[in-house]
Amino acid sequence: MNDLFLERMKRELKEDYPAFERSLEQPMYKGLSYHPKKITKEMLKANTPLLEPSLFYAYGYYIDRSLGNHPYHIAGAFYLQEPSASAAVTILDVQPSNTVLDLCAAPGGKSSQILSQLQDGFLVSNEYDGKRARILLSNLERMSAQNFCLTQGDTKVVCEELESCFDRVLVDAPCSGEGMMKKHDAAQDNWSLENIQQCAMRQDYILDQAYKALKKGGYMVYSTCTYAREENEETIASFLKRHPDMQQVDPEVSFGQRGFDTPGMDADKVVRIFPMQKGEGHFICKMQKMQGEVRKLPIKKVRKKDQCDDILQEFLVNIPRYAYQQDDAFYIMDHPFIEFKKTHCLRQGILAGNLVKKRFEPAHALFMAFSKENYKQSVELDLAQMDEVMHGLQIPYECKKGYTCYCIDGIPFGFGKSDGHRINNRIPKGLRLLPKSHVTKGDF
Ligand SMILES: C[S@@+](CC[C@H](N)C(=O)[O-])C[C@H]1O[C@@H](n2cnc3c(N)ncnc32)[C@H](O)[C@@H]1O
Repeated sequence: MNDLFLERMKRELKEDYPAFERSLEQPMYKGLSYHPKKITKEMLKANTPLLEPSLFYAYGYYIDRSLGNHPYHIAGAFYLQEPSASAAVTILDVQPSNTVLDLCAAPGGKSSQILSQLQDGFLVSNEYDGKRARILLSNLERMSAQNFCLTQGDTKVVCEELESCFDRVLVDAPCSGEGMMKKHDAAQDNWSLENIQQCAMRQDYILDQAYKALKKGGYMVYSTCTYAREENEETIASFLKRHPDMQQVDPEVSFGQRGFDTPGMDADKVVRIFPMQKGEGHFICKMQKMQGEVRKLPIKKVRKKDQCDDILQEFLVNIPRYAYQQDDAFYIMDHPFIEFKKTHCLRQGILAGNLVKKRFEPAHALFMAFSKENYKQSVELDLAQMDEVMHGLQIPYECKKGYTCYCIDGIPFGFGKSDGHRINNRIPKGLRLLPKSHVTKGDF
């Protein structure tokens, strides 16, 4: 570890420093956050090697091994997430009908948590980096995202276009990542005071944009996975100075510890998590906007497409209320579509499928989005059959002809097309497992 980094930590942590130094030799904490609408706690516990419940999130557990090939991970019933990273959404306190903006969203751990708490609300997930935005989309599809859109670009564009529209804004800012140094050698190599200063300037800019998107009365949560005071308490102090109508709010949680005393902000109203508190490291501050306007999301005027309904009747019991066609692709959701004029929107709602040579080809996302009961035809696979399917193989299976949703323990994870005796596989190539890796519930 960088000597200057350690010296700074010693200065900040004082008597807590020896415990912090010891923690640098320990393995990273691992965790998962499950989707309570897709799986019950009892089912998860019975089939997954879990350690104790997370201290930071009601739907989280500590784990001690990687569970990327666990069937419930493939089916989007849980997301692998460093435990303290889930704390920001606990503090965001999303309500079922909220409009939520997750401004720095990839790879999608916090957006997944938010989605699992929304009902008739709406999530806008934004990501600056194009490649990371595509990973985010794949993760959100896996986690059954429905009432959402994914935008890509500078935070300024989306925040100005959707000014004063959000009840909740999450700024999980790009940072110097000191809490991730154990995991990424790159974070250690890149550590420098200059990088911390550059990150702090970028955070100021992003927070100023986030402020615009927030409604009067709405809450913003700012979080980082770094320990540097310049990117945390000092960023908050200068933000509060620039925006006197923003007020710090008590996070009302029992985990973590108070912040570092800093002029211009209340260190009792922020949460810091260090490895001594059983997470790798997070800083979280909650604020409320006391002035300003309240606007509604701009709605796209789309005619409900009868053609789409006719097509979807073959697959779904209940068809979402809104449909939108762009070129040959059909999108559906239960929330009206948003009208964007400037923001680059990569996805809105569920991709139902595409017209290919005038025939409708359903999309993988359609068979990830709903619970089993909403598919006209589904088949229950065992672990060995799921393994075959995830390697791109066809499986023998006696069932009705046509498109069929695959399920594992009742949770949908993709689809195939049956000829009555065999199901021809439609798991997308990019999601299949490599020959040497296998679907496994793990030894426990
Ligand atoms: C800490 S990560 C977000 C992690 C995410 N919230 C999650 O829970 O999975 C910060 C994200 O901000 C993005 N980012 C980088 N530069 C940015 C900028 N100038 N404006 C907005 N976001 C940026 C990064 O690409 C990165 O995906």
